[in-house]
Amino acid sequence: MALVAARGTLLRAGVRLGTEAAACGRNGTRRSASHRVLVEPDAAAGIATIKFKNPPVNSLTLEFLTELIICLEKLENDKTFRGVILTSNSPGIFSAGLDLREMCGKNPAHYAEYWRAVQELWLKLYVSNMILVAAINGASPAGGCLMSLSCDYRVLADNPRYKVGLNETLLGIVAPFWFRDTLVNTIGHRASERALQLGLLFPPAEALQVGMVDQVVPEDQVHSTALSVITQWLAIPDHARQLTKSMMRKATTDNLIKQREADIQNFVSFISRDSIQKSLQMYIEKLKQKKS
Ligand SMILES: CCCCCCCC/C=C\C/C=C/C(=O)SCCNC(=O)CCNC(=O)[C@H](O)C(C)(C)COP(=O)(O)OP(=O)(O)OC[C@H]1O[C@@H](n2cnc3c(N)ncnc32)[C@H](O)[C@@H]1OP(=O)(O)O
Repeated sequence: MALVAARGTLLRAGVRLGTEAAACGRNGTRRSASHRVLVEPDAAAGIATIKFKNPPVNSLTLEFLTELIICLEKLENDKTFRGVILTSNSPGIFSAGLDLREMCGKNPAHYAEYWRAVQELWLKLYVSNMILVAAINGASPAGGCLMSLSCDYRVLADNPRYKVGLNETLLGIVAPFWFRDTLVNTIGHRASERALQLGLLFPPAEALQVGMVDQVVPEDQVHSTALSVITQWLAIPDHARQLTKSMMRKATTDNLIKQREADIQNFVSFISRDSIQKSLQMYIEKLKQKKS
């Protein structure tokens, strides 16, 4: 069902399914037919590396979200792969989070389609049967941070510019309840309350201290560390690990699933407000001015 909806979006976006599907092939060579998601499969190891490639900042546009969702679904259904590393093809930026332009100046139907895709990506990541490790090789605010929080383990490159956190309040918007729940499940209630209200973006040492990430390593060791973590996790029998993961996380995803349509309606009416549109436009303007 979700795959069908996502494919509908891709077709509307003009992406050819035949070539996109090839991006998740498993014969050990890099397939890059998908525009925005590179997959490097290592079938012998049972591991695939997904590299985000949506310049300039890997923001989660509808097309990028859709390609990611389809890619994850294909890997999930291919029993060859038991572990996935998520990383950026452009070191320096892991992901700038939700694409601000998808949430600005569009119509309610677009906002609804966009939000459904954001929900879908989170659902795919949070209760994936695969072992997911985020190799965070760049800045990762808001939706970018959510992707890594949805993994099983996070390795962050030790660079003070690579901040992670849910900074929504700084944009004048509110992290939805399932972003909050994902954070609370990771760092606990009190730390989340402070981080969410203040929109904190944590540099590596603080991110490690508060538990937003599991390890901070030199930049050139992020991928190798992620690989060695995944190798350790692969030693655990899948059925036992998967049932345990489900036991820990399913209540959180069920909570969204049971009110998914209401959550979409909330998002559409919230994001359509004039005051919210103005805040987002001002934020985009601020990003532009930072450059000049
Ligand atoms: C009552 C309850 C109701 C509930 C309703 C729920 C509503 C909640 C809604 C949404 C949740 C939102 C989640 C999000 O993820 S919002 C996005 C948050 N992201 C950010 O704040 C990141 C902003 N970007 C940056 O900080 C920086 O760009 C950077 C650190 C990622 C990279 O810095 P740098 O390398 O210096 O690049 P530039 O800043 O120069 O940017 C280049 C280029 O990219 C554009 N850009 C940056 N971020 C985004 C983005 N998120 N979306 C779209 N475009 C982005 C930037 O504007 C520049 O563009 P250009 O000027 O045209 O070149």
